Amino acid sequence: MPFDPPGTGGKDAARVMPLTCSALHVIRGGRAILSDLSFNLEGRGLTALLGPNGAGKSMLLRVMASLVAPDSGQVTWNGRTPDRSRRPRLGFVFQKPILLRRSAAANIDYVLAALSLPRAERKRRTAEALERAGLQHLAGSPARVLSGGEQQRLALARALAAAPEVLLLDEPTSNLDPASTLAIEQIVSLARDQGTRILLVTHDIGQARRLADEVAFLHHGRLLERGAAESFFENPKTPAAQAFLSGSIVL
Ligand SMILES: Nc1ncnc2c1ncn2[C@@H]1O[C@H](COP(=O)(O)OP(=O)(O)OP(=O)(O)O)[C@@H](O)[C@H]1O
Repeated sequence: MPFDPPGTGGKDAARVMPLTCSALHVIRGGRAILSDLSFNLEGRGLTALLGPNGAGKSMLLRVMASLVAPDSGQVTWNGRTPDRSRRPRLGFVFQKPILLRRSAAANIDYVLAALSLPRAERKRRTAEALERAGLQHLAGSPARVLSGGEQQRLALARALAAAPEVLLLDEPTSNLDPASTLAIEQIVSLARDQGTRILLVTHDIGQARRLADEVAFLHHGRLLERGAAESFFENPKTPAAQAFLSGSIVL
């Protein structure tokens, strides 16, 4: 697959292929984790996926990334089922960064090598990714000695170095202090502005307000609301979303 970094402008919006989930059902232990869930991602911007603990947010991300197969329903990428030969350019950053036991730079180089990029291009892209994450001074350090915030910045830089069309972020700042959270938010904002389509799971309502263009609200494995962020926060339509935003127990 040729390397094709995201750029800016309307032309790029058209390049982002729609990722569509249709009528997903995921059953575990006889219980519906996702229930008749249809959801799509296309165009530009950042969608915050909100909902109480256990709503099914992480499961939805895993199904979208083909890490979990749904019991029924399907995920398509530009109308086709993703397979090995037509892997979508999709990045995933988890709550706890999953890094290789090698240097920070080598962690990034690893994903670029998997894209079959020439060595010189990999070197340039790795330096650029480390700089974007403010980690250039730690390029040669083993990833495991980095602080939690640095590790998460590295995980994000590594995901972005592969120029994903869609970036899935599962509570990327839940273990981080405010300064590290801000650093991650700045990187995420820049990626969004440069055309990466982002789906962010977060329990940090302030973060969702700062970053989201739109909000999707999940409850008991169902998509209850989806709309512009401002109208969701000012005027949530369902009782469950109202309770969630007011900090009440959501039934
Ligand atoms: N492999 C599994 N087997 C059984 N139950 C599972 C499995 N994976 C997830 N679940 C259950 O599915 C529900 C949804 O989990 P999920 O992690 O998607 O929720 P979430 O919305 O991301 O929650 P949180 O905000 O707490 O991270 C939970 O009740 C969880 O216990």
